[in-house]
Amino acid sequence: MSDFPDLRYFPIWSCFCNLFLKLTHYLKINLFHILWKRTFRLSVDTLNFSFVFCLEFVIHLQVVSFPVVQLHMNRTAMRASQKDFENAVNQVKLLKKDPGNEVKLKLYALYKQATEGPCDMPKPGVFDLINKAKWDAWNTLGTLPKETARQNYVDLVSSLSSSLESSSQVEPGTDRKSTAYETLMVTSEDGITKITLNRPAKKNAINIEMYHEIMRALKAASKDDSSITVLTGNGDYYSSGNDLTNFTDIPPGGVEEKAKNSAILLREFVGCFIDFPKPLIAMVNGPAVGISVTILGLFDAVYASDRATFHTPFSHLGQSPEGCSSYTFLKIMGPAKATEMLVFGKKLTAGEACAQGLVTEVFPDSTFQKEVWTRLKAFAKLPPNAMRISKEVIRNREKEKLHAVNAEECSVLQERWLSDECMNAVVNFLSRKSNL
Ligand SMILES: CCCCCCCCCC/C=C/CC(=O)SCCNC(=O)CCNC(=O)[C@H](O)C(C)(C)COP(=O)(O)OP(=O)(O)OC[C@H]1O[C@@H](n2cnc3c(N)ncnc32)[C@H](O)[C@@H]1OP(=O)(O)O
Repeated sequence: MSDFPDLRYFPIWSCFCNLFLKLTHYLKINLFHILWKRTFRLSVDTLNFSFVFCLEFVIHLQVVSFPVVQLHMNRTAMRASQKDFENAVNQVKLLKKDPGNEVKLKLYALYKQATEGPCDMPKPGVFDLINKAKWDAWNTLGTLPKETARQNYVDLVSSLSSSLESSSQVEPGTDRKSTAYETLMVTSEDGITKITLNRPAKKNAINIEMYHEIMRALKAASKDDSSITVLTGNGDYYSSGNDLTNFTDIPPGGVEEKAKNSAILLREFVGCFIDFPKPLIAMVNGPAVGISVTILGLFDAVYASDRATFHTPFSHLGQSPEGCSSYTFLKIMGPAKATEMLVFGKKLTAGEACAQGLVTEVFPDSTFQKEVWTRLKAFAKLPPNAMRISKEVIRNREKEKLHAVNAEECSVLQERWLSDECMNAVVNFLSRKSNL
């Protein structure tokens, strides 16, 4: 909505009013002279008047109008800063790289200060780690004015965007393939694209960045010239499943917004496995937990080391099955065995998983790599179009059903993530009270 009167035109109006007043004043006091004096005298008066008027006009412009122009400019700047703030809030949602918990807490605090003012929430309990950290961050801003918080937020996001952009830039001449992923190693040779989960220090837990990178790698693999794609883990674990610190990264919109966005992300993530067009093979090199197990039901073959275990502790975590496992596991192993895994959280050995049809074949850990790669290289020599079409025939019959199951599982989980059962389980893990 535009302001009325518009301050931008104030100096002009003001000068014209001034001119009008001066003119009438001049006419009034000089009426007698205008009527009776000679033309020469009149001209001098007119010159005098013109000079005085111009001087006053300039003084008026400088003294009276300048502060008004300044005022208007300040107001415009403040309006721009509100717009910048909204842009910055949107920019944060689009950040591809995780800026780290410290920065996220800072962003949270500045957002709250900018939108709600000083922290007036009751202090959360000591065990409510996540909310306490957020409360502390907000509270330390004290009585910082909203406008300053808004400006600090905008500055922080802009420094963040430029540092993250520059760190993700690839040096000219370097091999893009090796630098394009932060959480994965992706190689392609002999007709096989290998995607390796690469956070061994965190047991290959899948953080938000890794979800995105796996989707990106799968999309690239579906279009590259390889005939088959392999997923495996670096280090002693295949994957410990969802990175539980994903729960600590709460955006300014709160935990509900986080749960909603996570459900969208999870649906898209699982959707990539449902739709993957080439043979997709898992090389389960070690223990697998949570979502890294459930999506195995969407692979075309699963080879496991005898060190591998398969664990879906959803009830322990206050969660429910995903990855279409509520459908695929029942089909693969029947309801009794699927319930044991998905509801009671029974951990299977590689041998048990193979007996129940989730795993194609188990190998001694000492010969696992060699034996599996021999098989994979032989598969990669088969006619790629025939393999693709055969997969399509098998998968197409199920695709619609799988997408519907995926959507339902995600919407149930969206609610579960907000439950006390889930929150307590996550806090317990993060405060290291329990390992599964
Ligand atoms: C508000 C809604 C937000 C939702 C966002 C989610 C979006 C998508 C969700 C999809 C749903 C998926 C469901 C699941 O995957 S459930 C399974 C989750 N995983 C777990 O519960 C495993 C937890 N980890 C463990 O129990 C143990 O770490 C372990 C795997 C049994 C290994 O134990 P071990 O003693 O050998 O090793 P450490 O515990 O010392 O681990 C070494 C370091 O790795 C870190 N780690 C391991 N696993 C995870 C994990 N899942 N998340 C985060 N971090 C993990 C561990 O903390 C150690 O790190 P440190 O050295 O820095 O302490």
